[in-house]
Amino acid sequence: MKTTDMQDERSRLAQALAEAVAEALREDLAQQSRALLVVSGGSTPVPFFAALASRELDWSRVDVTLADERWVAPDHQDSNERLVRENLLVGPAAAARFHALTTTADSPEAGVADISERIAALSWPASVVIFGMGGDGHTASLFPDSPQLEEGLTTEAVALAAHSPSVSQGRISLSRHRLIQARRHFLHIAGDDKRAMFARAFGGDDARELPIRAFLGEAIALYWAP
Ligand SMILES: O=C1O[C@H](COP(=O)(O)O)[C@@H](O)[C@H](O)[C@H]1O
Repeated sequence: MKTTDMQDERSRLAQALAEAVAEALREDLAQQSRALLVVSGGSTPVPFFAALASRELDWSRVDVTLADERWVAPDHQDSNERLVRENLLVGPAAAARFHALTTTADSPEAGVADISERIAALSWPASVVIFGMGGDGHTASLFPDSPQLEEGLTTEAVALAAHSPSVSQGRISLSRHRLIQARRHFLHIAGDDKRAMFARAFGGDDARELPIRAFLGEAIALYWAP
């Protein structure tokens, strides 16, 4: 497939996902005073953020947070918060309230209690969680090789500090328990490698091997493009 065709496909996918998410938020805002949107970081969501940011809805009643974050300053190039601020919280969506998964503490372990308190105070259950997935089957910051994976899959806490030998920075991840409570789940992935990984994950049930499996037992809408 030509690069331009691939970009077109990904852009169409981003528009379709943005419409579905905007509709879900409008639906919930018609029934409740605030709605919570949980997004993922990484490279895949950038066109989706741009597409969603321009949708008309009452963004002033929307809370936005992340499924996971790297323990870096909010202006660091690897910061998911920076990604969201630059690509989603612009245009009409700038009226939404963003809730960060970092503090000024030295480590995710030192910051996780404050973050959990901050995030627990939002209007749960979330209207929407949009998951991403890494090439190793990780989602949020629940990595297959993480010493904290078991905790992430089983704790009833809101969030946890997580590390993985495959990534350099410490992370904060929302727990499976918290993410699974959302009213709607979407999985947004792109590329043949991710499709193959999804097929492998779908064909088994051990979430310790491929953490994305911890969410495939629920209704989850798959948004994939080449
Ligand atoms: O590290 C992360 O990776 C995954 C997938 O990212 P992508 O660049 O392959 O789209 C993402 O879902 C997660 O939030 C992020 O922190």
